[in-house]
Amino acid sequence: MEKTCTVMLPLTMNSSEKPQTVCIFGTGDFGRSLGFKMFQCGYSVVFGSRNSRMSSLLPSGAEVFSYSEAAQKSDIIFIAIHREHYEFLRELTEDLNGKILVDVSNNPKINQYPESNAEYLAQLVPGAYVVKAFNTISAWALQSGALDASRQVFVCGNDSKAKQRVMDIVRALGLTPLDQGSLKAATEIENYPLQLFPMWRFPFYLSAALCLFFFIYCVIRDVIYPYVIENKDSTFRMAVSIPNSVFPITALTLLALVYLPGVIAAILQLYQGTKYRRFPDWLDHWMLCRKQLGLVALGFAFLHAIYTLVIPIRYYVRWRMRNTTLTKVITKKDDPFFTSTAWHSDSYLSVGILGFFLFVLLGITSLPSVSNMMNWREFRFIQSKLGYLTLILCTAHALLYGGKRFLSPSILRWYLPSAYVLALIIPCTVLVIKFILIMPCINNTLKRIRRGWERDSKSSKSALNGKSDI
Ligand SMILES: Cc1cc2nc3c(=O)[nH]c(=O)nc-3n(C[C@H](O)[C@H](O)[C@H](O)COP(=O)(O)OP(=O)(O)OC[C@H]3O[C@@H](n4cnc5c(N)ncnc54)[C@H](O)[C@@H]3O)c2cc1C
Ligand SMILES: NC(=O)C1=CN([C@@H]2O[C@H](COP(=O)(O)OP(=O)(O)OC[C@H]3O[C@@H](n4cnc5c(N)ncnc54)[C@H](OP(=O)(O)O)[C@@H]3O)[C@@H](O)[C@H]2O)C=CC1
Ligand code: HEM
Ligand SMILES: [Fe+3]
Repeated sequence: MEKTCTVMLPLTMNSSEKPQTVCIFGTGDFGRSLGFKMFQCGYSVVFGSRNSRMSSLLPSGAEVFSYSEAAQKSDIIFIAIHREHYEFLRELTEDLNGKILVDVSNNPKINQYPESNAEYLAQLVPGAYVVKAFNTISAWALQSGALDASRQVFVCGNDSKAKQRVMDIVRALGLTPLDQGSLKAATEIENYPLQLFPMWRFPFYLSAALCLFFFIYCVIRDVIYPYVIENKDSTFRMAVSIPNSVFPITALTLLALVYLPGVIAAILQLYQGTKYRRFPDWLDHWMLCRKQLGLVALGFAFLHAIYTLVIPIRYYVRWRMRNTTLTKVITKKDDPFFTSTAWHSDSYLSVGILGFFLFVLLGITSLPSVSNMMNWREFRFIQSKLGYLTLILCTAHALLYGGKRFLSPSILRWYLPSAYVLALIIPCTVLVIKFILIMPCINNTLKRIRRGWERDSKSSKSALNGKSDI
């Protein structure tokens, strides 16, 4: 990263106070960016380098020394060097004794070494206080003000005073420190920037599996069946018709799966009679992925809306309309208007559009900039109450679309019902269970459990008995 020398005035330097001196080992990308930022925030910066000449790439007020000289200038040293080159620090153990060493390093791969880089540094320089920090902030974000990047800096270390000093610096740079505990947490902190969308993995694989299953199901029903039975080539359906079944079905199933863990959790709490027993791991994990599941579902709903827009301009649809009209003209048959059919068509479309609108609203409120403007109750109202309304509308849309044909045996092909019939199983199950759960007698027990009441514990009863009559 090229950075020409810019003369910057420290922002927080108080003329009466001597600026605190910090030392940075390494004049690479990260060392330079950190140096610029610290200098700007009022620190006096010295660099340790293999080449102790001043360079125009460094902040103009900084000084450059050899590693051992630089170490003596400050009691806090940022090690902006890759782990593979740490070995030379062993020779500096005397200079580094009693100093705070901040390990900012990352590795190219997860769990690349048996111990974390910070623990390795602590082994190399046993007399120093090692603190892990800054590894999740990129050199670029440090320099560009981190407005569009994360401001969180995870910090861990065994010495609480050393950790506190580093956290103060983090704050002074306009970033947010998050104390993660002892140096044992360093492995997790180092793995963090290497993870590829961890919360999105489950929703991604699940939606891919659902799409594949329903695609094959629809191909069997809509392409292979007509070919075998009538020798009709319907392969063109794989371009628009089938995706326009698969995508909304996936969207509806994923939406139902966002609300299913909540009802499972409620059933577990009712069954166990307490909220203090841990949920199984799979349920915890599922609950944590709900936002991502919901947003993937929204993506599929968008695809459905776009595919629906092109229905009238499809060649097959225009051909069918022309053909029907011609047949009516030739056979001189009238085409009566059925109000019930118009109602059916308009109602399922209208319910779909309203469902889509609320779906988008859920998506908008999950943007941090929007959710930060809401209090907890407003957020829960939209995500939970309006979320269920979205599920009701989308389920009603698919049910109304099926209409009278819904469970008629004539739609079975090789005993297989239409795909949307299968797609309705999970949403309807969730809605029925939720309906049972909100019955006053069950809901009241659930509310008490969530306030801390336990069915089997006398102590908790007496604790709550102060104001209730359990
Ligand atoms: C497009 C879209 C975007 C989404 N964005 C987000 C998002 O940004 N953030 C997000 O979190 N979710 C998001 N979701 C997921 C979903 O809307 C929320 O998780 C929603 O709150 C789930 O509602 P719920 O009623 O099922 O669950 P909750 O209200 O969370 O309740 C679930 C279960 O948690 C337990 N519980 C609830 N309250 C308590 C309590 N006080 N004490 C003990 N246990 C309790 C109960 O067992 C309950 O049954 C999104 C969904 C969609 C479709
Ligand atoms: N770049 C980034 O965005 C981020 C980097 N980090 C971490 O910061 C550390 C530095 O990264 P970065 O600045 O990008 O890397 P660079 O390769 O740009 O810089 C590393 C610096 O280490 C010094 N060094 C000391 N000994 C050696 C040696 N034997 N061989 C080579 N270099 C040596 C060099 O400084 P000199 O020539 O002055 O001796 C060199 O400039 C790494 O641990 C990295 O994981 C963490 C978060 C983000
Ligand atoms: C802009 C809003 C929407 C419109 C205009 C719309 C329109 C339609 C239309 C025209 C069909 C029939 C498709 C066909 O004939 O093949 C359909 C089917 C369907 N829609 Fe929607 N829809 C909307 C939103 C949604 C949403 C938000 C969901 C659920 C998440 C959804 C779920 C379904 C399902 C499951 C089917 C049945 C698919 C099949 O098996 O063919 N729709 N919709
Ligand atoms: Fe996950």
